[in-house]
Formats: sequence, structure tokens, C-alpha cells
Amino acid sequence: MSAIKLFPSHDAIPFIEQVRLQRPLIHCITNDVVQNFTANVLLAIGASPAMVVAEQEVEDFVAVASSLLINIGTIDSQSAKRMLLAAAKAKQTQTPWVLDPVAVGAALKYRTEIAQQLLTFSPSVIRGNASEILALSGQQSSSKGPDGLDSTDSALNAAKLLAEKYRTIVAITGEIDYVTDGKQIYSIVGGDIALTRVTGTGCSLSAMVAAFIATSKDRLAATASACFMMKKVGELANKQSGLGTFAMAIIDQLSLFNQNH
Ligand SMILES: Nc1ncnc2c1ncn2[C@@H]1O[C@H](COP(=O)(O)OP(=O)(O)OP(=O)(O)O)[C@@H](O)[C@H]1O
Ligand SMILES: Cc1ncsc1CCO
Ligand SMILES: [Mg+2]
Repeated sequence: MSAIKLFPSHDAIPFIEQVRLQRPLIHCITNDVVQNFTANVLLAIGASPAMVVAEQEVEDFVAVASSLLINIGTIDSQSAKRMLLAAAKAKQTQTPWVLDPVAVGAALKYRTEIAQQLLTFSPSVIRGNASEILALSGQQSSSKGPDGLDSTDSALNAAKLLAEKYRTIVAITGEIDYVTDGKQIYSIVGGDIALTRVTGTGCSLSAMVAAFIATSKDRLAATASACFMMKKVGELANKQSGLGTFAMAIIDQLSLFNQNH
């Protein structure tokens, strides 16, 4: 068992700065619930979002984008087709890409099958909650929908196996986040339970990971940095005025983020 290393928060700063400096173009094929929030999160960290989804356009756009996000949250047969086309193209053009396997598991067999097909196109990073990572690696999970019900500790072994099998990086989020390449494991602690009470924090974190890996070759630390940033803004964002304000405050805090954090 590899040792778990607490990700040093100051290590995140150069990654955060690189995104602001390079303004990477992030091709997002994401779910219908979180389109606007995800675009605003990417703009707030200094990246440039583009929700390009036409079957006729996705391959061309993968070739010019800095990185790609595929999130299967509201998948149907048409969107599955564009996801598979985009992932195949990303593999061919070596465009870094992130898979967010929303709600995979025994209850939802269609998306679980498509997610398995997407895995064959070598995602650079897989980011999911513990239930999704357990299910993706073929293990039993407790969840029947997008909200995770398992602890990230219980999914750590599954994450390592997935990372090794697909030569990728796996980020599992929850009370403690873990990021692993199958050998090294970073943990990221903190955050706030309120992050689970507004929709799209995990989905937009996956988009942030796409932005961070677009601007650095050190994908393990880049992914951990994105996880750190989301947990930190969850701590800083105002929770006193209710959850609607909290969602907006996440975007405020991302845009105001500075190295004193
Ligand atoms: N119990 C918790 N305490 C603190 N932070 C948490 C907790 N659970 C999740 N988080 C944080 O919330 C963010 C989203 O993670 P989560 O695992 O809820 O994603 P998700 O289930 O994919 O979300 P969604 O599908 O709604 O976008 C991450 O930054 C994670 O660290
Ligand atoms: C609520 C919901 N349903 C499908 S995707 C999604 C967004 C959070 O994952
Ligand atoms: Mg999710």
C-alpha cells in the first residue's frame, strides 16, 4: 500500500496562476443541469469554456481545444454518440481529456456501458464521487443517482486499480478527496458539506481539472490543485445567506482566489 501524502496547499498556486496566464480553451460536453454553472466556474478561474456539442462539430473542436470534458450526467443515445466521437478524436490528437462518470452503477446500465466504452479512449483523468469510482471499477456501490453515498476511503483501492488499468489519474471526491495515478496518492482535506447541497460542484470541478491539466504536464499535481481550489472556495464562500447565494459565492471566491489562501 502506497503512503498517502497530504497535498501541500502552496503547491497549488503555480497551477492556478498558469490557468489565468494561459487561458486554456475547454471543450465541454456536459450535462444539461450544470451548463451555465460550469461555464461561469471556468471563466472565474480564467479559462475559456466552449459547450460545443453538435455531432458534426465535436471532432473538429477537440482538435483545436486545449482540453476536453466529457460528463455523462444527462446522457441519451444522441449525446452518447457525440461523446464517443469526441473521446476517440481526443485519443487520436492526444488532447487531454477528463471523464466525469455521473451516476454509473447497477441502477443505470446504459450509461455504465457507455462509460466503459469511453474508458477505452484513454481519459487523462477520471473524476467522480466514491460511488461512481467503485461502480466504474466493477465493484458494489451504494448510490442509485448522481449523489455519492460511499466514503472515499472505501473507494481508494478501486481508484488505484482503475488508474493502473487505464494508465490514468483518478480523483475521488467527498469529505476527503484522493488523487492517484495508481502509485502516488494525494489527499485533500477541508471543504464544506454545503458543496454537496448545490448542484454541479463536482461537475464543475471536473471542468476545472480539464483546465488545470491543459496548462501543465504534471497531471497528478494539477488535478490535486483543482481539488484543493474547490475545497478551499467551499470554505471561504458565504453560507449564512442560504444555498442560492452560496452557489454564487463559489464563483465569487474562485474569481477572487489569491495566494494568501
Ligand atoms: N462531506 C464533505 N465535506 C466537505 N467537502 C465535501 C464533502 N463531500 C463533498 N465535498 C466536496 O464537494 C465537491 C464536490 O464533490 P462531490 O463528491 O459532491 O461531487 P459530485 O457528487 O460529483 O457532485 P455533482 O454531481 O453534484 O456535481 C468537492 O470539492 C468535494 O471535496
Ligand atoms: C441532478 C443531476 N441529474 C443528472 S446530472 C445532474 C447534475 C449533478 O450531477
Ligand atoms: Mg458527479
